[in-house]
Amino acid sequence: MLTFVLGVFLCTSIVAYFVIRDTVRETIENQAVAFAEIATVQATTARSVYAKEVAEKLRQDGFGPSVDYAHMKGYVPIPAQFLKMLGQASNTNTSHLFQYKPVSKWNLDAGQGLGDDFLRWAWPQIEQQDKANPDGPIAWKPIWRFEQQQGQRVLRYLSADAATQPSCIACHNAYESKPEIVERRKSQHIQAGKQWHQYQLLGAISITIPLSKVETLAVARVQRTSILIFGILFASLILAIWFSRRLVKQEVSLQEVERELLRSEKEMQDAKELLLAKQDVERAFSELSAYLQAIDQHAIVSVATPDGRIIQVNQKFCEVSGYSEQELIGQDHNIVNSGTHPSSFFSEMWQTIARGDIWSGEICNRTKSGALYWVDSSIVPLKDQDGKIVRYISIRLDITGRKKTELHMAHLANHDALTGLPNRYLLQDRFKAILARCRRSNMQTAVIFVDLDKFKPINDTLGHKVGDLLLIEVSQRLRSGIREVDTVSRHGGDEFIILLADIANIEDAAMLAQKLLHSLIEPYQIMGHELSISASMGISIFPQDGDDMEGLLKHSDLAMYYAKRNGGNNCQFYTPDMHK
Ligand SMILES: Nc1nc2c(ncn2[C@@H]2O[C@H](COP(=O)(O)OP(=O)(O)OP(=O)(O)O)[C@@H](O)[C@H]2O)c(=O)[nH]1
Repeated sequence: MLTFVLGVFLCTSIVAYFVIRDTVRETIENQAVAFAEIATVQATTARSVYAKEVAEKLRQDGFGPSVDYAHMKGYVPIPAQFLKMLGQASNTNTSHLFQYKPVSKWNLDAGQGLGDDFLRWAWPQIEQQDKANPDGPIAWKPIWRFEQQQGQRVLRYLSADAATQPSCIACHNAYESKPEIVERRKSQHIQAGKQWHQYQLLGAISITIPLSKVETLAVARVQRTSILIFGILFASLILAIWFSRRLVKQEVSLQEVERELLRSEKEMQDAKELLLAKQDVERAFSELSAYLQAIDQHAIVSVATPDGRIIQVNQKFCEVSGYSEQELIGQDHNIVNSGTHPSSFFSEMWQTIARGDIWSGEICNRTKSGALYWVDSSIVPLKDQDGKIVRYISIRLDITGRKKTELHMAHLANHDALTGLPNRYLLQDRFKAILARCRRSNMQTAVIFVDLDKFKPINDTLGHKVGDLLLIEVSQRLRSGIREVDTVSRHGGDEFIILLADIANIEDAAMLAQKLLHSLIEPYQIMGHELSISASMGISIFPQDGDDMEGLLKHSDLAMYYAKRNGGNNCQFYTPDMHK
């Protein structure tokens, strides 16, 4: 950049120098031309004054101008000679500042003819102007050029000298008519006998002004001035560059300060954000710690390997399960398996967590002492960066209390409040399950409708409470008289339904009914009373006596009615003719 600026400055300086130098030269040339014009006017004016004030005065006094004035007392040079003398004197007196002399192509003096190239070149151009107006004044234009003379530059200037004064014309014409002049001209092959008219070209004044000295002085001055100016400009430029560099440096340092400020501001902003983030993290960590503490206090937490081996348990796990931490670590969760859930339950759970999903559900576990407890579990698979499961985190809430309540509520909904036997709703479910199984396996099912005989009098005589206790006792005897897979439910009042699943033949049902009749008829000790009661039973068999619950109940009821009509304490199988 600096080199470029200096280069431009140098080129501009050189061009400026030559422009100034040429301008000065041109000015000098113009001045020289103007001076030549002035010198011409001065010379011709001096000649006119001389002709009028000197030559004419002497003529009036009886003397006058004469070419031979040197040998004639009282005579002076003619105006043309005066002009020539004036030129010669000027040349000497002005130390060759300029030279001028009258010239013409008719002049017989060798020094005043067309003696060099310039005069021979310029004279025809002056002569050409002479033809512009043969009878009147002519606006003469000088002819000039610059040329080299002996190694010096000079202005050559030629200005027309027209015939203005009649006395001059008369004198010149008379001079030309002289025989010796005619003779001289002929000998020199110059036109003789020329006669001049007013306004016509009489001769010319040649002026030579040397320029070299002035030009040398001017160029030297220009050089000095240029050097001074260029020095000042160069110094200014260097100063400007120095200042601009300093400014640039200052600007750069300002920019650096600005950048530094921005950086500091950003760092402060970052630090602020970091602080806020740290505060957020601390707050989140604090909240998380609180959550973890809360979870740890209230939840049963364990961590297991992908193959289900326990590697970490919390205190709550130990408290609820009854196992110590040492007993649990290294085991799998089968250690608390209660056997309540089918194997499909755990298969589904393992499938879910093995594919990376969270499994949630309620599990019934067993403590070390054998008690059941319910937990609401969520098992979260923990994955590494590659998505591979590395841990299972189990969080369980002990819901045994709620579960017991739910089970109790469910029990109440499905059991008779007085006897605890399944009620109609549960019987309905059992019916559906057993009938479906029997249909699949072509097995038979027996439905025994039981109605106590003469229960109302007990109620009426001993009170409702005794009646209730008797109903409870009857329920227990019926319950204890059947298999685990069979169902006895209270149908209402003193009526019971017994559902015998999968009987091999109807005799089995008959035998069981007889056994129950004998059981029921045994005396009861209730509130200090020994009571006796019997029952009437009707039996219907699936599938021959009915295809569904309604049909089977209806037909067993009808058969029971027949048993009751038969005196009670007996059992009747349903037969279609009972409808008659
Ligand atoms: N204590 C008590 N009595 C009930 C209950 N539910 C119904 N009963 C009574 O049981 C009796 C049943 O009536 P029935 O079966 O007609 O009377 P029964 O004397 O057994 O008549 P038979 O069956 O023809 O022998 C009614 O008196 C009901 O009030 C109950 O929950 N508790």
